[in-house]
Amino acid sequence: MKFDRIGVVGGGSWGTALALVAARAGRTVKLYARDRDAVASINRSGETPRLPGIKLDPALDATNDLAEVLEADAVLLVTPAQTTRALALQMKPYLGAGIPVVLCAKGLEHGSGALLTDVLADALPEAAAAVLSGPSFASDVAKGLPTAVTIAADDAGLADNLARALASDSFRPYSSTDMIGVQIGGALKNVLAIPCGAIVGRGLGASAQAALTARGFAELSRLAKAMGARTETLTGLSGLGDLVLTSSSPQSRNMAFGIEIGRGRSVAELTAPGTKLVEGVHTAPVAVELGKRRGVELPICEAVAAVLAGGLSVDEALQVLMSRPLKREI
Ligand SMILES: NC(=O)C1=CN([C@@H]2O[C@H](COP(=O)(O)OP(=O)(O)OC[C@H]3O[C@@H](n4cnc5c(N)ncnc54)[C@H](O)[C@@H]3O)[C@@H](O)[C@H]2O)C=CC1
Ligand SMILES: O=C(CO)COP(=O)(O)O
Repeated sequence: MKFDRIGVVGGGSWGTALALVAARAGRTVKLYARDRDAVASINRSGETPRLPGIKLDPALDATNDLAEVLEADAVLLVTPAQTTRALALQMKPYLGAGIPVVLCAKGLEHGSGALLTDVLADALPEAAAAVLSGPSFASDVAKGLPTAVTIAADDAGLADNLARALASDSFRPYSSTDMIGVQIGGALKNVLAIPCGAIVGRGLGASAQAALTARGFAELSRLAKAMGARTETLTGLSGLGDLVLTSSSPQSRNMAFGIEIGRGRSVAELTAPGTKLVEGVHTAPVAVELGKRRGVELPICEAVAAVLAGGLSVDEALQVLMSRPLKREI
């Protein structure tokens, strides 16, 4: 199976970077962006405000016409997690049956608590679901810096073929059949990066940051395993790999958000319209709900959700975490 024509839905930083990835891999690519100015800027000057200072491949073809982009052998859906259902429904009239839709957002759906693959199965059951996730900043990828990610699908052959279709000298996808593990890793690492940032913003030291990363990984693993994920996925690129990247680099929007919270700025100010997308803010309450449903303890996610909801200050949240009963480290 060959995927010569790749449609990318979502003209933000990650969608544009992934369109470049597909073009570098030799595919014919069309990029759907909702924003007409973004389309004009990509086509005319090879620039986008979402990737400042990066010159895009002149061959990159952007359009506002969703139907045109969906005339493809495989589609990458790269809009914020909470828009997945709406986009899937919008795509429905134009997508051929059995065409793979690769979910590239990292999050869980509000209200239902669903994985994005379940959202897709519900809204667009005729598509073949796949997931792309892993440690990968859009600007690094757009610049052609070396990156490795995981592409998962229930069908191992589909995951292998998608990986081959997107691979290049600078982009190395590994294939997997663990769509649950890949999605929980991607969704929870965003939540866990927020308190790591808060520790930096508050000046609490590298030891605290490392402890929180490790205990965050324990939490991510507990929930993912309860949902059926495999251990090797969690210790791989889309789990530990992405958690380490996101919880240690201020380049991450989630960690940067946490740093500002730690410095005393308010959630309202940092999430006002026009501010950057911080997926962990949306995922935190959903993760807490999912943990309750599955009977899995998620104390760090709970602390993050409480701070975001205004129920705890950063210092109080830390106090809650530090005063939990002592326990064995498993
Ligand atoms: N930026 C990055 O380094 C990476 C981002 N991701 C994930 O990719 C997803 C998208 O993130 P970014 O591209 O960075 O965000 P972004 O904020 O740069 O872009 C989001 C894009 O989605 C578009 N959009 C939003 N709602 C839409 C709708 N209803 N219809 C059509 N387009 C719509 C916006 O116009 C915007 O162009 C997130 O879930 C993020 O976690 C994953 C890996 C890396
Ligand atoms: O998912 C990402 C890196 O793998 C991007 O992280 P941020 O959304 O925190 O910038």
